[in-house]
Amino acid sequence: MGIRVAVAGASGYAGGELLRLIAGHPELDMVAATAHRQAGAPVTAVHPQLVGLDLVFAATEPATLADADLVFLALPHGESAALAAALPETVRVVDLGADHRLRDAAAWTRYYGGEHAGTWTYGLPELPGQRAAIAAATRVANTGCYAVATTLALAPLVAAGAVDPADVVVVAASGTSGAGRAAKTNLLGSEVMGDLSPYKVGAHQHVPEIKQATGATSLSLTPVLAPMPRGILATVTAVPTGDADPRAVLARAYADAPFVHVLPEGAWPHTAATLGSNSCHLQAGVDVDSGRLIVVSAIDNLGKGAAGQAVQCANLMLGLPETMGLSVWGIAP
Ligand SMILES: NC(=O)C1=CN([C@@H]2O[C@H](COP(=O)(O)OP(=O)(O)OC[C@H]3O[C@@H](n4cnc5c(N)ncnc54)[C@H](OP(=O)(O)O)[C@@H]3O)[C@@H](O)[C@H]2O)C=CC1
Ligand SMILES: CC(=O)N[C@@H](CCC(=O)OP(=O)(O)O)C(=O)O
Repeated sequence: MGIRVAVAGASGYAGGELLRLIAGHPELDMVAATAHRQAGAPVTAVHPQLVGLDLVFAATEPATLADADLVFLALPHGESAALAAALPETVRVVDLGADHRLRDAAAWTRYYGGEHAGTWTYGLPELPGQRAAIAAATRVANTGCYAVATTLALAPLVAAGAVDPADVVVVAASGTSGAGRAAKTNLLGSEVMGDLSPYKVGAHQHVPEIKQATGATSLSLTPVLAPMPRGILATVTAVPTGDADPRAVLARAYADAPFVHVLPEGAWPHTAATLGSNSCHLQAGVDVDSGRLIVVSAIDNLGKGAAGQAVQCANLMLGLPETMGLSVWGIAP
């Protein structure tokens, strides 16, 4: 028997991707997969891609999860805190939701509503010092999907003093799985196919998370829903403060990061190249007219944006190689 793990919210999109990664992980053994409305259903009835995984969704109860060494929570916002508090301190927890990401309680209430549950170690290993912090933590708050794509593009430039932190603009397109399995109203194929539409304009919940993670002080984020199941392409622009080469700054920052790839000069990220992987692809340049620095970032929102990132954090928390059970390479076409 390897390390015992459980997934709460396993019937959702992020939960399904976690089950897939755990099933292929050499050291992790699944001891429970829980659901809400789907409790009692076979896993393969909800996730047919997991053919052969002979498990039935249990109800989401602390007693079902408490027996694991590590629990992944892939629940709607506001549902993680009470469940995590009911688990023994000895059980490590990675929360894929937003409940424990922000230090600013007022910002949490403004964007998510309700009372802030507290702040856990932020689950982005590529930030300076964060790999060691995650390895030492028993509770880790996994990143938001737009937040990880944007933060990986921006944080080294702010840290190097290469851009003005008070003038950052992000436009980011996401595949529909980013909204979760429960989202139906505007995601029916007939309405999404052949369409690009902005949403949460001027008030996206990942803005305070990105500011906290990067040190940006003013940031505009416009999300766009794209007619594809997976992937995020974030275009980040900022005003340079000097003549630092943005690509060189990023290449230095991620020289030892196994999942963050600064592409060869002239190659720009494609979401399709990251699908099924835990990778983030980056490229940087300068806008010849405005002089703004441009960084483009691509991830799989269910990979580096959610389940892959959660497994990377779990590997660190469990003392396993950071890359274990995760792919650097995407599937294509
Ligand atoms: N999708 C993505 O790309 C990303 C998602 N996340 C975060 O991960 C979490 C899960 O997201 P996602 O998988 O997309 O969402 P889904 O809507 O696809 O899945 C939600 C899961 O939570 C369960 N659930 C629903 N309501 C409750 C409840 N009241 N109590 C307990 N369980 C409940 C559902 O069970 P059932 O279906 O059986 O009712 C399902 O298993 C969210 O916090 C999300 O913000 C973070 C980054 C990216
Ligand atoms: C397409 C789409 O709707 N995407 C979601 C992303 C949700 C996500 O990343 O999760 P967290 O809220 O846990 O951070 C959104 O924009 O709200």
